[in-house]
Amino acid sequence: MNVVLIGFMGTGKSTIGRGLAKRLALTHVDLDELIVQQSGCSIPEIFARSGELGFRQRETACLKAAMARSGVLSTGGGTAVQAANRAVLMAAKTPVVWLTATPETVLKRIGDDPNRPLGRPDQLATLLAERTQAYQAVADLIIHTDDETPVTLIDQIAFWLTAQQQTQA
Ligand SMILES: Nc1ncnc2c1ncn2[C@@H]1O[C@H](COP(=O)(O)OP(=O)(O)OP(=O)(O)O)[C@@H](O)[C@H]1O
Ligand SMILES: O=C(O)C1=C[C@@H](O)[C@@H](O)[C@H](O)C1
Ligand SMILES: [Mg+2]
Repeated sequence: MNVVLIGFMGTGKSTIGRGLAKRLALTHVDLDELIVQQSGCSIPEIFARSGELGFRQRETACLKAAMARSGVLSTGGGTAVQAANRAVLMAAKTPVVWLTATPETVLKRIGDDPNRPLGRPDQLATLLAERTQAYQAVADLIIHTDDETPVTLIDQIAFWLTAQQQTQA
């Protein structure tokens, strides 16, 4: 992968990843979509049939497959929380961008979405606080999304990636 987006549910990883890939003329891979494709069933169905553990096993397998490809990878909200997945990300030496948002923003954006089994409104703030350190541990760039439009966020990340490439050239 050329760049990986991590962060909590509703921070915009899928939205920004899709737009960033278009901007950079790269392929976009959405890890949640890849898991659904490979499993042949929806995320809530995977959680119902195989539990969170079953979902996490599929997520790690798909992450490894995705990291072997080029493009922009939008991870799921829990991907970087798993130590095994953080090891995969660090080994790849791909730039990792952490998208952040407050629990209030997340709630406004995702509401009570049945497609996010861990996105219960009354649990969002606690879950976000528990996960923050894990995201931070692998982040090369932190982008606060609360008051920015997707287009502005794509501009910021594209600018940073170009500067990174120039430093390395
Ligand atoms: N910067 C933004 N400003 C306003 N709305 C946004 C912004 N980014 C994303 N959204 C909206 O928030 C919702 C969730 O975005 P998205 O699905 O991209 O989040 P995500 O990080 O991929 O979540 P998940 O971890 O559950 O996959 C969408 O309706 C999207 O249009
Ligand atoms: O935050 C999480 O743990 C999740 C977020 C979604 O992207 C999906 O990966 C799934 O619903 C789990
Ligand atoms: Mg997403």
